[in-house]
Amino acid sequence: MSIPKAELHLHIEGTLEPELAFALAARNGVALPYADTDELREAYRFSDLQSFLNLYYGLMAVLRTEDDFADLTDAYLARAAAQGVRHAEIFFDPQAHISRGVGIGTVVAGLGRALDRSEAVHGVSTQLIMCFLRDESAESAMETLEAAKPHLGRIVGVGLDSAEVGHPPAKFREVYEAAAALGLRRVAHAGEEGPPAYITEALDVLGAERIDHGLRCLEDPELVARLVRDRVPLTLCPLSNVRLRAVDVLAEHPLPAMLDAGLLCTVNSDDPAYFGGYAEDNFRAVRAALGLSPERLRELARNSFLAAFLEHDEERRARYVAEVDAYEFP
Ligand code: HPA
Ligand SMILES: [Zn+2]
Repeated sequence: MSIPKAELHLHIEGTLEPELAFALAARNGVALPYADTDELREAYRFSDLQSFLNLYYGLMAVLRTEDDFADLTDAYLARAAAQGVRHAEIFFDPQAHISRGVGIGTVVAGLGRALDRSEAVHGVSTQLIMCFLRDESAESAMETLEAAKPHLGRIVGVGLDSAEVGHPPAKFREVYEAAAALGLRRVAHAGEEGPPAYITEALDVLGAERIDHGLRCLEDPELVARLVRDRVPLTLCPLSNVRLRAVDVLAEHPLPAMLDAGLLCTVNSDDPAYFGGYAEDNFRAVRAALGLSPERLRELARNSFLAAFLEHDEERRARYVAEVDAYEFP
């Protein structure tokens, strides 16, 4: 049995496994530029974030109907549950679908169908966070928020993802203000490839409550002190960082230094179909490569529930934390 944990940094489109991609391609009559799943897997050699994003957006061509999004999400939840995930806050990229003629209503209805039965079927509670693509315009982000308005009953917050460098958080000041006014929670990718100043800007200008990745905060001691003082959660993704070359090898990942500095770190899978592992795979990999003690792993699992957007159900949070504290490592 795996330690109970929350997954707070997970792009649902990044859970599209090659087998499902080919099945959906056949179902929808979409031609893929790969002969088979082996050839597709061969393409999973990334040199940086952009080289991954090119494939990630390309493969989304197979996601067309409500059923496709429901099947994708069901498959993720089954895998997550098997890896000890008790609560998942799931990102999706509406613009990447709207631009292909798939409306946000179709996407949210499909995702929602799987999420509605998740607790009963998989024992996983869920929330949905819509991300803006930062390499698209601020106007496009605002239009996307507008398009999401009929669906806000299903969406707990907004995030910011895609190509980071050259697209600082401040570009999205207005749309984050509008999201806050609608009562949405705010998170943002920052400091994955971009500089620590982007993390500071995400906090100051966007009002981000969690920082996705945040890896490069260590380059700015004042920022680290602030993140520690304000208990700002960081949603780290160790296997992603290796695959996208943010760190050379897992043994050199700064997670132990970040924990030692007192940062509120969590461990997540980001795009598990592409990066070689789901939530517990990431926990096991950092345990093996970085020699983290069981108590450090317990701290990471506990942090994941402390950082979750569970303010509406503190009883549930307390129950999850109690499960972490009671967990016995094999
Ligand atoms: O790791 C990521 N970084 C930025 N954008 C993304 N979109 C999917 N995964 C990622
Ligand atoms: Zn991400």
